[in-house]
Amino acid sequence: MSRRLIIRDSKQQTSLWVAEYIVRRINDFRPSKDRPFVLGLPTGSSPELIYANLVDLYKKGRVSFKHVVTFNMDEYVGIPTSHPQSYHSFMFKHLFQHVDIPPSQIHIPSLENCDQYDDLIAKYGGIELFLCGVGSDGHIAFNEPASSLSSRTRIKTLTQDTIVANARFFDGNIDAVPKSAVTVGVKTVLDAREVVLIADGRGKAEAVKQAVEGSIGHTWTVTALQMHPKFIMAVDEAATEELRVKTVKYFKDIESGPQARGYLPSTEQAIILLRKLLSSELLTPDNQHLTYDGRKFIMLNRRLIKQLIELAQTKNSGDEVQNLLWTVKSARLQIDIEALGTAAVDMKAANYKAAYSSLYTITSLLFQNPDFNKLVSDSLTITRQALASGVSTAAESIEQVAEQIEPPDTLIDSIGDVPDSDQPRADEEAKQTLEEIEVTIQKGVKEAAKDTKETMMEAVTPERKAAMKERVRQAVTRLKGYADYNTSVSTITTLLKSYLMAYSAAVGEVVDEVSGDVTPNKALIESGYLFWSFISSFGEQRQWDVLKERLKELLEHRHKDPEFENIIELVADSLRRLLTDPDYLFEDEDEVTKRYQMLKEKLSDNDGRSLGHDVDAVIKQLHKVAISVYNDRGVAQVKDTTLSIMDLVLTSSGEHGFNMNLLSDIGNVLIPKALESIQYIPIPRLTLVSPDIDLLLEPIIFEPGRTINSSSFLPYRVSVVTTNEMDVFKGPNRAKTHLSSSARIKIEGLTFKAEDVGYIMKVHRNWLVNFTDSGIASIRLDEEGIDVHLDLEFTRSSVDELVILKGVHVNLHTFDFTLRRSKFSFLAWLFKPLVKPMIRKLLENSLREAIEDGLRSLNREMVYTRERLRATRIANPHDLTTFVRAVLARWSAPSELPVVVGVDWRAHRANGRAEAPFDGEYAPGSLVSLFEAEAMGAGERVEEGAAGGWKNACFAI
Ligand SMILES: N[C@@H]1[C@@H](O)[C@H](O)[C@@H](COP(=O)(O)O)O[C@@H]1O
Repeated sequence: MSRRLIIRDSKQQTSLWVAEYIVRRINDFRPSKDRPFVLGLPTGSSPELIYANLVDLYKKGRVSFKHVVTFNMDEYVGIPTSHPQSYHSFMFKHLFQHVDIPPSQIHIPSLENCDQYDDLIAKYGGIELFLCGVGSDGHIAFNEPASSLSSRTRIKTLTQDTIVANARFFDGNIDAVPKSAVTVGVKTVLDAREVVLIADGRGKAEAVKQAVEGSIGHTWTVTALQMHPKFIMAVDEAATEELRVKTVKYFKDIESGPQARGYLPSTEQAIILLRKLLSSELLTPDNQHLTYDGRKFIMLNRRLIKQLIELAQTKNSGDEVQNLLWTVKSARLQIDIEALGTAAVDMKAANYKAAYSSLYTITSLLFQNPDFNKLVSDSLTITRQALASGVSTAAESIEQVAEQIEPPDTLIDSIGDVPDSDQPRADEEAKQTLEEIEVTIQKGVKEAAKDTKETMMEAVTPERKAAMKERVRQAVTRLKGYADYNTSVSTITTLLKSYLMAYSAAVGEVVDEVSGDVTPNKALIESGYLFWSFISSFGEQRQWDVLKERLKELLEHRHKDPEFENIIELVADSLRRLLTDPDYLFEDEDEVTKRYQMLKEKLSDNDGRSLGHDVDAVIKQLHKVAISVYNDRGVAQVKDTTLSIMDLVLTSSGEHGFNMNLLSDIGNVLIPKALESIQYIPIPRLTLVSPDIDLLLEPIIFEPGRTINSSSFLPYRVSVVTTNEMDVFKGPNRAKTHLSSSARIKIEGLTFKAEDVGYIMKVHRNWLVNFTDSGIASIRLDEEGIDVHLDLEFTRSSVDELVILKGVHVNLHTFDFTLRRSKFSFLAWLFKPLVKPMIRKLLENSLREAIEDGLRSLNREMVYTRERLRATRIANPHDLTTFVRAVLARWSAPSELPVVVGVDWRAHRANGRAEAPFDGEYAPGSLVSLFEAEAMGAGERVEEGAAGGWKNACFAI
């Protein structure tokens, strides 16, 4: 479901957009003789340019009308079809005679077919897309003001306004304009599966305003389209002149990119945001209120931001990363359908959600769980080593892994340079190089095992083997506690298999060659492309070129080596078994060795190069690429600055392990400054419910009101008094002590105002007053604002509460509002004194409850963090990263991607009354109803995985 308002600068641009849209819809529909695309069409000056564009697109071969069936919306009565101003003539002149539509598929209403017109449409399965114009009085087709909204095709007498308007087509002769017409009804249009309405010019501005912001009614028949689930209005700038600035801005925002819930800023948007941050007061370079460390901190942060901007500009100017993430996401969804369903163990309920959540689990395991991290990297090293032909048993691999975890420098150094790819290599040379690599690997293994290949098995000391086994076992046992562990392992196996398959397709030139048989997953190949183009902008180009060569060599095996797929299966399978059954590598040693050995023998091909060699060459080269990336100037700068910041932050000037100067700067200067810079808090929908009065406000934008120091929301005074008490009781055997700390916080002068808030108010106090009102309000507090007094107690003994709220008191000094569009405006003198105390009480109560609720969730978060720290046994108050990680762990991805449409707090406390008193109701000017429609549309786009779907206007300033 979606409603869109497309705004373009000129009629030309709007018309082109609409024509392109229709062409896309026809082509996506893939019409056939038996399943034609049914198109509803208008006449008038508005669609002329659209038809010209359609003809143009047809001539360019972009669209065919062979399987399109058309139904026109209206026709004059009383002039012959051959009349130059008949809609017949119009349609042939502007469209039909230029395109390949068979005449039998064209329908135009007439006195003859009028009664059967709707049935005829139904016979074709209904109209797929109805293109509509609109009269300046808001009529659609000839459904003049006061037409029934449930009307169908019929004869209508034209209003004088329409006759006058249409006289321009009859040489200005009003008498020549027919007085009646056959027209489809409003319901006929509403029945179409999609409606696209076009309007241009100042003359249509009022009609557009009614269509978008007005309420549904028969006076402006166009408003009926608000009920349509799929309704697009395409207008030019001039036609928006009567719309509220807010509305125009809103629609422009959501249409400014292929909007969807991908939620990534484009590089351009990110840079703008970073620049804005740079120029914000918070980061003023010479803030004299700060300590020396504080200024240094600001300076370093400024430097970091500038470096990030530069990095984004040089490495990601084409949004490569965002596109990559997006395609990978689509790729995952496809894996779910195409591979996961068949490959995954125990995935009976395989669907989007399962795939998403298990991928989420993997990511969180990978990011948050050191065991898993280590395990995966160990197992990858193991399988990798098992593939290298210099090593033939899993046990040897383990031995090497033990070394690889802390690789001796000599091993890396001894690998030597891989020859430059530019020079054509003679076979002999190639062989020699490969032999060298083999020798090197062997040397490494030998060094590790300190013996020859034959004695290597013996060199794997039982202690080492046992230690390794224990480590893997422990990790797996711990991880098995995770509910999703098995699913995650299946997913990771499938992913790995698919990635390995597509891995070889990462090199641009060969994609086409292999895309047919490597994998059915297009998005995955696309990710390969994108990944390559992004990643290769880092580091040394030369290393990337060599890597490309190596990948090509590896790829050759696809064609020469029938075992290519088997080996990938084997790798993936080993990984899965390793992750689920740590004994696999040890107890099945013989079997594993046999399998690898067999494959190894099969793998050698004619020129003596084995797949194992090539896999290893790729991996070695990747390592070099990684080093060159790490040393990339841009990356190195960012890295250095980050390290300097960390150094500064963690300078232990005290025993706290944290820079205390900085801590006091943050508390005294930076946080207040940040708060001061908040000038608006927008809340799309706020519902306040009490026994006396229910209030719906939407959208409400709080801004600083009249304040004591006329600056921000900041209260003018905050006082905190803490008390520590110690009681000592003398017991029969020993003395007992009880410690308690508490705080009394007084916040005074919290103040705000809010202008132009749409509201619905339901007063149900008692038999005396009982009414509903809606309109637009402005709300103000005086400069004394709101006082909040809190009594808190801190405890260490309670299991589920760390902060106990002993008491809360909220006092709203003076509060005032003005109403517009209210039924009761004229009774303001009576109305205000009646309602004001009720609203005041409502606000005070709501605020108090919000504080109670806030504290409750704060407690929950703190307890959770504490437990998490305890459970992981990594709690260390001096270790900032651990703490941050534990806190971040709570920011789990919601199972449903949410679009926040409102803050409906308190609704459930409505004293046993209806759960949500404003369900399905919207205040005047509500953006929430638009958001909701938009959210559903965005959902569709996410499911479609449309290209560029990650873009989102919410990042635009
Ligand atoms: N019956 C037609 C309508 O279908 C059309 O939408 C309207 C606006 O025409 P124009 O696009 O020329 O402004 O005019 C006529 O009344």
